[in-house]
Amino acid sequence: MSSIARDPLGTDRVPVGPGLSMFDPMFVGIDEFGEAVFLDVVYRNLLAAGEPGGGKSGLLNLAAGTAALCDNTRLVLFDAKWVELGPWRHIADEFVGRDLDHAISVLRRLVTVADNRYQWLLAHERRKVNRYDDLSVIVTIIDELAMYSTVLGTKPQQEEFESLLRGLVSLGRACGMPVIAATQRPSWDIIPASLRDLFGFRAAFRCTSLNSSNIILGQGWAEQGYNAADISPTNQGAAYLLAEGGLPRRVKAAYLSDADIYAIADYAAWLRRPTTAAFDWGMAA
Ligand SMILES: Nc1ncnc2c1ncn2[C@@H]1O[C@H](COP(=O)(O)OP(=O)(O)OP(=O)(O)O)[C@@H](O)[C@H]1O
Repeated sequence: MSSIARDPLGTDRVPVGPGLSMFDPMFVGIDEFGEAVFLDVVYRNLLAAGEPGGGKSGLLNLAAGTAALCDNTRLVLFDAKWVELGPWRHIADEFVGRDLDHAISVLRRLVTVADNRYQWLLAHERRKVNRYDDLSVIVTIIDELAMYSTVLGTKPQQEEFESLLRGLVSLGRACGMPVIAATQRPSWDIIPASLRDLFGFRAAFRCTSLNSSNIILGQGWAEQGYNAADISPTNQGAAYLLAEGGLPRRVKAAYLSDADIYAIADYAAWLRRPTTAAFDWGMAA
């Protein structure tokens, strides 16, 4: 399976609207040849990292917007700054702000759901869920990982957060629970290799050093020319995108303005409104 998928329709059309599924490739932007770039994010996870202002939140909002418009897809959001993912809070199952206890309890619940899904898979003699299962995709999006793992709360709480996150990131891939996370601190204490390597997709936005770029993409890529420190500070939204097993690819993420984000969030809330169709059609009795 191609890890950075082409448009399944064979054109440059971007699928939107009702009927869209998280099992469809997610549009993220264009590559240096102007080709549309899509990610099969549901069976992998996505990590975005780079210096402040590089465009990570833009990518996270793109993912949130896609998830918001997808059928049978639920959102769980962590945003210690409130405003980055805040526009989606009304349609999220959970929105976690600057509260590490809340973050831990939500992660515990997610890991329990993942465990239950594996029991379900075992009982059905399967190894992963697919679009035809009647299971929702639960997309967890975390903006600024470092706030939860190094800034808020106490050391034991931070360690518990990290270990639960590691559990979710490793379990979620096969059971329809992808994690999309961002950090502006690409350092080993925030993204140890053992956690980083659980993310099948990694996007290195502009970094301040070759070392930071390698921490995101993997040791040795910068020396081979894939160095996010070479991205111009004025080229926000540009990143090296690595899919496991592939070569990093230079991309420019699509960008949603604040007005776009709020408009999509409103539309998604309308799509997700509780339906009274059964009553409208006189079928309730
Ligand atoms: N894909 C993009 N195309 C064009 N401009 C972009 C793009 N992404 C981001 N920008 C510009 O860069 C600014 C900062 O982007 P963003 O908030 O996503 O960065 P960030 O890396 O998340 O920063 P921080 O770590 O401080 O949250 C945006 O306000 C926007 O003006």
